[in-house]
Amino acid sequence: MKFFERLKADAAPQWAGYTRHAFVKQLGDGTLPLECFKHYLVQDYLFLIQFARAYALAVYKSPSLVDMRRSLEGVKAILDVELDLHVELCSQWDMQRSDLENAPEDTPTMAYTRFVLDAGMSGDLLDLQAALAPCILGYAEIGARLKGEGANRGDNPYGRWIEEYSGEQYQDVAQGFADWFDDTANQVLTGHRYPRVLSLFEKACRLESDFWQMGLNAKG
Ligand SMILES: Cc1ncc(CN)c(N)n1
Repeated sequence: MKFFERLKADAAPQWAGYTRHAFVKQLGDGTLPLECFKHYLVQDYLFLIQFARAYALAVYKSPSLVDMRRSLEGVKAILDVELDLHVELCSQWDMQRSDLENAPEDTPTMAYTRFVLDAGMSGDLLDLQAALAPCILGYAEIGARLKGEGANRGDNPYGRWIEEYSGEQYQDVAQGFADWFDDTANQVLTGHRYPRVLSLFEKACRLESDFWQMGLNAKG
């Protein structure tokens, strides 16, 4: 069993709370109020900037050149691809890149991103990967599931978002991350360490749920 599958099974309630959140359901059926999506997307832009820093920290925490290159893939996927999706989606509401960059961070954005950065600062590469994993692997699972349910249909206002996360490029990056996470666990995981790694994974899932909830709470 892949290491990620083991964590997912042991953190089943937290994983379900994140990947089956009401925000995700409403994205899929197209009923999510636009103001909720907009607030989420602006915050997600700010979130991704901090996540790019977390992948850069993974470069620093990498014990080998191979790990450094794999960390760098994460930095590039955010800076060269994912942030551009947000700029593209926000441009339809006349929001420019600078508007996104200058928006104030909401509390759940700060809580989640600083948690991940701290997990990496105070731990090793495996700790950092455990805190990063729900982000990249959860969205891959959500995107694929929503597409499988036909939620990317033309009349869904959130179809473009679903296309992005179910698309080959994102799915490949996620698969690469899962393989890398597995390799690190095979190299350094001990039975003694597992509870701490699981706890980091569970906390990141809870912070993902709070992030969706922040979007829902934006409804006036
Ligand atoms: C909060 C959050 N979690 C995950 C992802 C997918 N990289 C994201 N864009 N935003």
